[in-house]
Amino acid sequence: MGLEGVEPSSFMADFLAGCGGYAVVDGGLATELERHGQDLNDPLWSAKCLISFPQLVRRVHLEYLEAGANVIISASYQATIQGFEAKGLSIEEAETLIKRSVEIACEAREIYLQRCAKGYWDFLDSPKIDRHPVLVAASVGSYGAYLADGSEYSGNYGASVTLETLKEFHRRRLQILANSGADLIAFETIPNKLEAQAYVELLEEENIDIPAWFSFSSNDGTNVVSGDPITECANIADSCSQVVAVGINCTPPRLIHGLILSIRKVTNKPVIIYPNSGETYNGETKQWEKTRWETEEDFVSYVGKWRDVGACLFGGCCRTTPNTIRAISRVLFDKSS
Ligand SMILES: C[S+](C)CC[C@H](N)C(=O)O
Ligand SMILES: N[C@@H](CCS)C(=O)O
Ligand SMILES: [Zn+2]
Repeated sequence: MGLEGVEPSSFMADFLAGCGGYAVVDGGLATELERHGQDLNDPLWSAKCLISFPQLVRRVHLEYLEAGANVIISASYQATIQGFEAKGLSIEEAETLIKRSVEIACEAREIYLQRCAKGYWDFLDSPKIDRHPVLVAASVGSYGAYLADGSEYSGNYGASVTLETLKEFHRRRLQILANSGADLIAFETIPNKLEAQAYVELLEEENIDIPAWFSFSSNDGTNVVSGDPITECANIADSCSQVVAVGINCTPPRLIHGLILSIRKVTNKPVIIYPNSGETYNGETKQWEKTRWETEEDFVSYVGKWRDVGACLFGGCCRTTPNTIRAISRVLFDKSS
C-alpha cells in the first residue's frame, strides 16, 4: 500500500520529503528519565523533571536525536497549570515551566544540529546522519493524564466531565504551547472521542497557528481505550484542517497493524504510530507489568509491515528506548538491513 492514497498537508509533505519519505519519532521520554534514575511516582510524572532536573530532559532528547529521531516530543505531557498549582507553584511559574519544556527540546535540537555540522556523530555508532529535518512537537497529554491514576488508559471520566470541562481544562496550556516555539502540537494518548472533539474546537476557537497531530491509544485493536471506535475518533481528526497526521501511541505493538488499516479507511492524512513496549501500566503502583511480553526484536520486526500498510511516521512510546529508535531508523533507511 505504501504512501499511495496519502494526502499530506504541505507542511507534512515537505517534512516527510526532507526526511527521505518517512520520519522517525522519538521513544518514551518519561520512562527513559526513569531509566536514568528518576523517580516519577508523582502526580506530575515526567513534568516533575522540568523542576528538578531539566538538564536530564535535554540529555534524553539529545539521545533520541542521536539515535535518528526526526521528531522530539516535549516533556509537557503531564505539565499542566492545575498540576503545578497543586504543588504550590504560582500560575506564572506554571506557565513558565510549560513553555520551558519546549525550549529545552529546542535547545537539544540546536546542540544536535551544531554537532552534525561539525561531523561529530561520524565518530559514533549511530545511523548515518544525512536527514537533518528535526521538528519539536509540544506534547499535550489528556485530562486523564493530569488525574495521574492511569485514567488515560480507560478514558472513563464520568458524566460530570463534559466537552466544556475538557476545553476549559486544556485551553490555557494549548495557548502557551502554541506560542512556545514548537513546530507542532502532539495531542497524545487520546482516550475518547469527547477529548478529540474538545481539541478540534480549541484549535479553531483559539486560532492556533501551528499544525497538530492526533494520536489515540487502544487496548483491543478496534476501539480506543474508552470503547469509542478508532474509525469515529480518526474521523474527528480528519475533520480538522490543522491536523497533519493521525495515529496511535502507547498501545501494544501487536495491535498496531489493524489500527493503521482502520484509520486509513477514514482519512488520507499521514498515519503516525509510536507504540509502547507491550507492557501494561498499573496506575496505582505506577509500575509497568509484563502481562504479555513483546521483545524489542518483535517491535522492530513489525516496522516494515506498518510501513507497507501506509504508516509514515514511526517511533516508540513508554518503555521504548533510544535503542528502539535506532533500530526503527535502520529498518526505514539502512539499505543493508
Ligand atoms: C502514559 S501513563 C504511563 C502516564 C502516567 C500517568 N498519567 C500517571 O500519572 O500515573
Ligand atoms: N510523550 C510521552 C507520552 C507518554 S504516553 C512520553 O514519552 O513520556
Ligand atoms: Zn506512553
